[in-house]
Amino acid sequence: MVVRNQNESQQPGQCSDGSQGQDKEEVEGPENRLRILFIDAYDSFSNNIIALLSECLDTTANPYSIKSIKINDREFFKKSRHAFHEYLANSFDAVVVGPGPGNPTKPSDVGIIRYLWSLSDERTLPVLGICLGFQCMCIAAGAGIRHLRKPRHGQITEVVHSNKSIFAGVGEIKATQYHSLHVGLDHDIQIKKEVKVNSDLWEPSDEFPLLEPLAWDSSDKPNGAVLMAAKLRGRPFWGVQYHPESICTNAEGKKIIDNWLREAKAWLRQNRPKGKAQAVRTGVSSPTSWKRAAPNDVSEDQGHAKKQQSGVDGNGMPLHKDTGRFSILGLVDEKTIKLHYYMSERRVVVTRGSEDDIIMEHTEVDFWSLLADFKSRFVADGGDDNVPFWGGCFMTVNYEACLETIGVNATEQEIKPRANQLTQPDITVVVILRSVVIDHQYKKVFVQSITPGDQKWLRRTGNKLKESMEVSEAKFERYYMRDMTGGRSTWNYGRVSTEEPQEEDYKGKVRQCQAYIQSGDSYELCLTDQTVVHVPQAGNVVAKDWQLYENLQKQNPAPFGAYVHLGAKGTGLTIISSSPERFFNWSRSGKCQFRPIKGTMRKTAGTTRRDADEFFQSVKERAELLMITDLMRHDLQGVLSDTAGAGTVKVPKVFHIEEHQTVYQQMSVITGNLRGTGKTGIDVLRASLPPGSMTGAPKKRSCELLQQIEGYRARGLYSGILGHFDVGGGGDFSVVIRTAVKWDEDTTMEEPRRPGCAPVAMGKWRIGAGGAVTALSTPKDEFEEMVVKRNSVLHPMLNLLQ
Ligand SMILES: C=C(O[C@@H]1C=C(C(=O)O)C=C[C@H]1O)C(=O)O
Ligand SMILES: NC(=O)CC[C@H](N)C(=O)O
Repeated sequence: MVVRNQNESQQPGQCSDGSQGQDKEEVEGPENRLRILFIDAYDSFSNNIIALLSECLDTTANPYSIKSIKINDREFFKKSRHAFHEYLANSFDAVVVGPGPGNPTKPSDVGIIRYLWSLSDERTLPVLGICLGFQCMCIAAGAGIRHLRKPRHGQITEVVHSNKSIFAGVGEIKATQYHSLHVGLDHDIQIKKEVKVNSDLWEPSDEFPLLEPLAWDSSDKPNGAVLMAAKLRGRPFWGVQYHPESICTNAEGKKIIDNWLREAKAWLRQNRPKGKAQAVRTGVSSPTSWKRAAPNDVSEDQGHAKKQQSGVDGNGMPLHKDTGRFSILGLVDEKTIKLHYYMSERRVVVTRGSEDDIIMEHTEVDFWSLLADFKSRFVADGGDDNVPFWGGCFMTVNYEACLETIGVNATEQEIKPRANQLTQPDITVVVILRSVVIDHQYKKVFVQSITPGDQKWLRRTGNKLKESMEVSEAKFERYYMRDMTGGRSTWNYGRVSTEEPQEEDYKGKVRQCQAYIQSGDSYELCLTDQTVVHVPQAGNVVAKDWQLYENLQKQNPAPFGAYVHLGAKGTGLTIISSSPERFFNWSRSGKCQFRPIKGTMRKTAGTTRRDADEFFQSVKERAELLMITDLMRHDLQGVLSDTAGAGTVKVPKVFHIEEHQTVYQQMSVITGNLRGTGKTGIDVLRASLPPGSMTGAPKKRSCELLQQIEGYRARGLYSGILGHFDVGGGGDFSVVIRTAVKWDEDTTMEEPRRPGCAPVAMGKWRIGAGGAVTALSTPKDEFEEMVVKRNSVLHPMLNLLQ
């Protein structure tokens, strides 16, 4: 539920129609509030619509409230139309029906929306339908629903309109569309009869005299004329097919919200008897803290610090200044506390050191509440503000645990059992008391501990690091963690083999995705598959794995590189990652950002930045990113919309191109501010999983479809998130892509090739890869894109292994 309230104390201001304070008398609720119900069809743009409504309402004199309920709201879905009508009459003055996946003729896709159109005259109230909501309104008036020849997801076109009703005074509209279906009116312009005068466009068709067209889009020949907006005659119902709230719809396209509010209020003034019900309020609470400790910087080495640099150039400077400035090492030892969450039993196990040393265990817990509580007690201040991590927690969340947060849980029989599902946790949190942070830009090393009285370790580590640096006079160079590799630079890995996705199979899955997009069930689906590399586990496995990571960093440097080794019985896990994608980051002062990537261009010899600029001009690539950008705005709005942070959601960068070792990627930045909202970065994380760039839109339906298309195989850590949050209040998480993951318990014994020899322990590195499928994709290109991304990890591994 999302509620946005405005204080009654707000000063009267200018109304959207230019009149001073006149709206004051228009409002009907007992508190003189305009009470709006938003019906959410599980879309990934709903919160953007609510934010736009709030923005428009903020410029009027009236207090207001917006309440959001789902199409299958338990109160009404199973009960009756009558109960819903009662509820509307008692509690609301107007309704906005949102967009969503599926087909408006299918009861399960529209739920209670279908009750709306049969409101009695006395109870009727103004309605605005958007996309799916608009289609529902039109079929209630008898119109048909057709499939577009070419679906229009994330595409922006010019729309012609009547300049009347909710389009009065509106200029040239550039409208973002997200639909596969459209309304068939059998209007002359749709059945290719000549339309003699322009005004004929705005006359209802003979078949559907109640539906008055207000806007058309004829920009695409195969689709013909597509109805973009209409008004239901005799009722205060309006609707638009395009998405006024999208970041790429122009200001004129958004004006219809102001106009609808004006029309709705005018209608209420004339028709509505005084309302009776109370508006809804929400409260916000502030986090509390009890522990304070000061991190210590003991070693600052100007000019010669070195480490496993994550995406730095030959001079040790970050390749990606905005994101790749720091390397962070969290140290794990025999006292380290870890939290493991096992989704199947909702069990949290807290261990110290070895996994046998269980210090706490709970079942049936809500992991995220437990984490929020834990985090709120684990705070410190007084560290250097330029250092993003003072100590705190490292955390990984696998894709299945992300799905749990949005209620997508395939049944147990459907999920192909992961090896040792009960021993591999879905979420791992590691408490990091001692850490080393390297600032590549200013060439400083920070050795830190948040354990009081840890001076001895700080001194020893600082000295050891200084010693282990291979210093060349003026340069910032690499150094190796000698104790891990034992100084070896080549290893014999023995026999190595791979299992890879098959081209025809993958292309078939791309086609399945496109069938769902064609039917209106999804706008974009991020299809993925898995490659497994079998590697013998002999000798100093940790040192060998470290070297795989070093080599990956050398051959495919990335700003969110990560090496993780959590060695323990059952939960032994190694991750080598070269992710280019930040999921979510928040600073200690509350500034936060998403940085989704969508759109991939392979680099070949001679590819230039100019080629990339040209490539990313394409409608397909832009549409892919636009959808995810709008989705992430929605995710962030969802947390901030009932707080003072609501107006802070911005998109400072969109369609921005980033260069990486093997690919160019297109990305955007979505920012907000948590300060003063009572919300934390963890609240946003929980509300925004799984990362939209790994699911597609709308998120929930797309995830359900992907589980089925991908054969219910768990994605595991791939597609999940990995990162840290610190005791000072900040955090940073990447999307787990371009990453290989190995669980100790996934190791199997294989028969020796030569008789008489001992069986070989084979470990499995799993590398996920995929890409966004839209109506404009081709199966061949999608397969190639998946292979390019996969190879950015697989090739550096095989180069060393074979
Ligand atoms: C799915 C992957 O990447 C995701 C999909 C992208 C795309 O569709 O262009 C780009 C970056 C990631 O968000 C992957 O790397 O495996
Ligand atoms: N954005 C939407 O509401 C989409 C509506 C419908 N599922 C379609 O594809 O046409």
